[in-house]
Amino acid sequence: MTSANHGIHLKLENLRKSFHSQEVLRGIDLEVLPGQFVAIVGRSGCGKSTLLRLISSLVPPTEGSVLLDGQRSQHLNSDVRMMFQDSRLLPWQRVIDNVELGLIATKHKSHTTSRQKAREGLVSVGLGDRGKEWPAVLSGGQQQRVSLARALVSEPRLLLLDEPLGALDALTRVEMQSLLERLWQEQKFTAFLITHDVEEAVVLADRVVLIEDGQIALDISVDLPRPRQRGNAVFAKTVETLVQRVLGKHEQEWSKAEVAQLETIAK
Ligand SMILES: Nc1ncnc2c1ncn2[C@@H]1O[C@H](COP(=O)(O)OP(=O)(O)OP(=O)(O)O)[C@@H](O)[C@H]1O
Repeated sequence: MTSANHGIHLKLENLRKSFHSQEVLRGIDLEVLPGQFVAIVGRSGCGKSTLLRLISSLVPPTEGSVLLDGQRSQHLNSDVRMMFQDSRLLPWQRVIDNVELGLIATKHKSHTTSRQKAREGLVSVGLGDRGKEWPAVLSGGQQQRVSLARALVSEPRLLLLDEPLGALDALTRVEMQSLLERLWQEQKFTAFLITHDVEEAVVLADRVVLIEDGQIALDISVDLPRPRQRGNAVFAKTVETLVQRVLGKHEQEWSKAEVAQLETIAK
């Protein structure tokens, strides 16, 4: 499952979303370059998943637009794949068949080709020998690996990740972060990750975007070399400072020195 395809260019313009009288997103402007890895963080209920659903066209915006390579997106796009906190594997289909489902509605029409692609996908997530098994006999982490293989088997240009590692234990989570980073580097898709875990955001992302009160409150670049070292002092300081920011220390409460420190740490 290697490919030289490039990531999608994603642009959000004045994106607004209300549910009845509740205004959840209040004018999001964001540009993500092809192949960039962006992480979205923010308090529970701030609208992160809603943003992801708008990008995937699962729900329409109240106002504004989602542009994929400059084209307004209004329907599910076959270059876009999603991964969720639960694996959403079909329990009555074997592991290999679940991966192959990711090729439905793609150019891989022949069963032989799509079977081979699915096999390669399983190998790429370290489960090359588990294809004939049922999803239920796999651990939670292994099921998420299958889910990742299914999402990537069609070589998407944009991968939307809605807390995909949120239910995993700490060690499995770290392993999955490495796997995700490796596959992103190999396949060069654009990655858009929603996470509650600020450390995960700093491990994986080129940029960390904080949503607060339905708007972008912070958008910082993380220019640390990869793979990121958790023991590194700059890494630890970046995480700590971001955690404090997410927890709601608003900018007006920050001293000029603290704001300057956050900006220099993260750039
Ligand atoms: N289909 C819907 N109908 C009505 N309200 C909705 C709908 N989807 C989301 N909301 C509301 O929008 C707000 C934001 O929800 P969303 O799931 O996007 O937040 P989130 O930041 O992803 O939260 P969490 O981190 O807890 O998953 C919530 O108040 C939620 O109740």
